[in-house]
Amino acid sequence: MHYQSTRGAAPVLDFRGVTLTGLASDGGLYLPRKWPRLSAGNIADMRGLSYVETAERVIAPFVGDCLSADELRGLLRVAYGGFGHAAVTPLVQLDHRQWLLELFHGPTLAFKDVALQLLGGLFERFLAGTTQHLTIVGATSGDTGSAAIQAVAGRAGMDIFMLHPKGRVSEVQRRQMTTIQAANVHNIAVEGDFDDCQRHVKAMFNDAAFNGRFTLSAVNSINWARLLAQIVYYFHAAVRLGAPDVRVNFAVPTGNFGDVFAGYAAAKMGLPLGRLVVATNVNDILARALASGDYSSGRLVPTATPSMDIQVSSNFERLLFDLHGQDGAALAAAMAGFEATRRLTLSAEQQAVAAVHFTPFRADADAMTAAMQWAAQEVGQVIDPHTAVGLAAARTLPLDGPVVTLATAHPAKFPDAVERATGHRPGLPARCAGLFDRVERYETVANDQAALQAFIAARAVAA
Ligand SMILES: Cc1ncc(COP(=O)(O)O)c(C=O)c1O
Ligand SMILES: N[C@@H](CCOP(=O)(O)O)C(=O)O
Repeated sequence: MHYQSTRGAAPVLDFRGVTLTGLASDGGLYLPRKWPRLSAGNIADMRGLSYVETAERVIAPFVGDCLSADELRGLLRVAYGGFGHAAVTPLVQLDHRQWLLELFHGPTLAFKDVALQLLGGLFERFLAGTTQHLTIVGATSGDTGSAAIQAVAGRAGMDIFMLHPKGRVSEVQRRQMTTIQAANVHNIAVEGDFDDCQRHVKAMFNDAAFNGRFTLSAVNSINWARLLAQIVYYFHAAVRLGAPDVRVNFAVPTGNFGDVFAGYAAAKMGLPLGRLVVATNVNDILARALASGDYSSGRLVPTATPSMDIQVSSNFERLLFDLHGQDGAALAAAMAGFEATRRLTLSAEQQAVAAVHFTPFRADADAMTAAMQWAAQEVGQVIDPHTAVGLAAARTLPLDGPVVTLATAHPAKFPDAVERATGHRPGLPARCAGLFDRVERYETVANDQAALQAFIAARAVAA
């Protein structure tokens, strides 16, 4: 299996290479050169499989000869063995046509654990027997940071530098990052917003001198392995609801377009799906792009769904690659235009191609609150505000067939917003006990590329 950059000019890599690399050297994102396909028979054969067994079948075609079947199975068992629910990602029925797919049973209570628990193991496996030392740089609006830190804390051969926007993550999210005392964890509170953090991280990858001094690696969804792990739960949930004979719709709370791109990847692998609903909050660049072709980023508005307060969505480039006929040079020119003007227009033809799979939806604060209230009052489910953005779409849009809303975070990660909407203050599960008693450790750094790079360079291990 080989991976190519969306901008066409970076070296082609195998699975090991693509896992250890962040952004491609031409500024693009890696994608499989050829998508593996599963037949309807292969998908029907997944009925009754456990999560780990499903993951083996979905992931194996992507790893080539970089891992043996036994190694992959071992990594998957370790990654999901610590989840707080035996089903790993249980489906909860809400009414005759709606389900929640609970993705928050991992150690940090968000869907990011599903991918990052595996990625931590992959890093360790691919570094074993080498002298390489990874300098992982990441940007987070709260959930990626906590899940990534949890996944790599204390592992040999790697340091993690995680940038979060100061004062813009929930207290639970911040403490999940800053109370980890492992020496290889470096938390940086940036005096800016998430888009600033993400821009700085991408600039570090694009700075050849800086990148050359360290072995930079990524835990954000620019890393292909992140998305690969997320494809699994689309298969697992759809099969439980009747796929390949039934077309299941998925409503996906969206920010960086990673989670919903994993659903699109499942469709490219042959999973018959209904609609993939791209549900955004009022920071709605993605909903606008898909509804009217207007991919232009405006001013970021802080909301009760801070993890989705994003204006420049990394993984949209992976879809744009297909919308540009997989022409890397054409996409590189389009992205250069976007980076200069913060504006890109999709043609009518490109919009039509995207519309084959995606339905856009924008939920404002009232719609999000109404969804949380409906879930609490009508079906006795307390949900987090991000999940509520997805559920608002699931309840509003005319969708044929079963609808699964991805429950991307545990409500206890955002207790204030949940309490405001429902009057109920969710408590943390027992496995998170003590979070509020531990000492926090982080440094505040200016919203400045040079200052951030100097901070990291002073602490990172040279290549
Ligand atoms: C709780 C939660 N829901 C939804 C999202 C959006 O997911 P994505 O960025 O993959 O679109 C995020 C952040 O990524 C998140 O943390
Ligand atoms: N919402 C995210 C933002 C980063 O997204 P990623 O999926 O690219 O890592 C977060 O929680 O940090």
